[in-house]
Amino acid sequence: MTKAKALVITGNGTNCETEAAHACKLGGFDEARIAHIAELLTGEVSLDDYHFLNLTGGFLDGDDLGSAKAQANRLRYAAVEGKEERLVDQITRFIADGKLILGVCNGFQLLVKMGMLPALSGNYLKQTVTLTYNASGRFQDRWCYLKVDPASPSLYTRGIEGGVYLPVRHGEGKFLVDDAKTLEAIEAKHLSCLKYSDKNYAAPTMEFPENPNGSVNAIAGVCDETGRIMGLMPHPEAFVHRTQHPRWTREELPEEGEGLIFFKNAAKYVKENF
Ligand SMILES: NC(=O)CC[C@H](N)C(=O)O
Repeated sequence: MTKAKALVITGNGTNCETEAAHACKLGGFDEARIAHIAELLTGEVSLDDYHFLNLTGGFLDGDDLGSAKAQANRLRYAAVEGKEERLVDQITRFIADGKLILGVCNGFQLLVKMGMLPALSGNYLKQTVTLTYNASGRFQDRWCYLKVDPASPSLYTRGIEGGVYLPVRHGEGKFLVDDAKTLEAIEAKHLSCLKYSDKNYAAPTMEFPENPNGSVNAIAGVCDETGRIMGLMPHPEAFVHRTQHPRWTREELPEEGEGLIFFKNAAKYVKENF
């Protein structure tokens, strides 16, 4: 059987790479390599050797120019040393090869600013949505209830009943679209796979603090039409064990944290398809 291999990119200000790699291993990946972005740009590490790309949270370039904006330009335009290609060519090949990308928080901001999400009609290099300053004007660090759309093509949320409870920690998490048509298409195709909701996962909400940032239609996470590329503001890698839950000493909880399913689903998909 193929060895399921995950790659986690670090450098320029990411701060969740260790947790993301740990979550990949716990979820069933045989290997989870943390690579500095410079290793990709010098050609020492190639995306071609991996199945699952993790773009993690942090403060890329200190959020200068807007969160993840500078890194989005770097990934789109930088050449790979000694090769006749740019890094973005490796990324688009990675997608065409049927592989998986998960962007969490700063990684989600990076994917949307590169144009890789929601990638309507398979156009992975056209930005149509953004993530900007929270409506509160402040950094939000809290736990949120996230309703899952069971009709979404996202492979990461498969098997989740109702929703998941995960932490958010961001200053720029408000999801916005360029025009009404984009939002219509996202909703019609069920790409808005995660929405901030009440604690019973009954309905999406625009109420603060359940919706921590004022995202349009309460959108917390989106995927592309293949379901293999997903980005979300909450951190699934930060809840893989019950002791990470804010009330773990007072509530009866299962051993496994609710975020692990994202990584288990990714590993399962890789093992079944490669
Ligand atoms: N936790 C994160 O990845 C934060 C992302 C970004 N720096 C923000 O504050 O919005």
